[in-house]
Amino acid sequence: MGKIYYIMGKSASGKDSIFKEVKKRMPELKDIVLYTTRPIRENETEGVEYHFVDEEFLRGMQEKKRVIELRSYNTRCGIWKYFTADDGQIDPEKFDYLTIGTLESYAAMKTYFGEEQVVPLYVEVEDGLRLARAVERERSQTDPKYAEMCRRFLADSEDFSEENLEKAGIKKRFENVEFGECVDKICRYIN
Ligand SMILES: Nc1ncnc2c1ncn2[C@@H]1O[C@H](COP(=O)(O)OP(=O)(O)OP(=O)(O)O)[C@@H](O)[C@H]1O
Repeated sequence: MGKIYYIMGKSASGKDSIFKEVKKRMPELKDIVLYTTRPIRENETEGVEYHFVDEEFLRGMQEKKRVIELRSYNTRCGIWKYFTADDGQIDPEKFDYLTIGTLESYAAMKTYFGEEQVVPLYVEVEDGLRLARAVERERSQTDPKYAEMCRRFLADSEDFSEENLEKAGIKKRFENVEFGECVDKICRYIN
């Protein structure tokens, strides 16, 4: 039986970097490509970053009860939805998967696939260090969005409160101070 390894953590805790490095070391782990109703960006490819779909497609999937979890974001460009769908790409009986999500989507995945099939990989970084990394990352952008960065930093302390972590059943934590060490620990845990 396979597992769905589910990376979670606050903003700038290193989820994306860890995801890429673990995938490099364990290429047998499959991706779960999410769906989004946001328009495709120039440097993106359909089916790689996301499946880019419209509201009608989403409604169809909802009618067929294929939507496992959905998040809506009220952006300046309208409401964008991101969702995981049971479209046949996920077969945890046969394969192992690695993906990134939120505490809410993790809970929904557990409800859908069963608690024993979804394994949480919670990544943690001390707040001061994490904020410094977030600022550094933002500063390297051509158009840094510091206000948005601060909003996410504050929202995260509520979203990932100790109470919510406990409710979600997160016990094990992977500290991401030294990157290679953290990835080593995660790979050993998966194996
Ligand atoms: N162990 C580490 N040491 C130093 N820098 C790190 C480490 N891990 C990640 N970083 C850096 O911290 C920044 C945040 O990492 P990353 O983008 O992977 O986080 P994330 O959790 O995916 O963030 P978000 O949820 O905000 O997209 C990046 O610039 C990354 O290069």
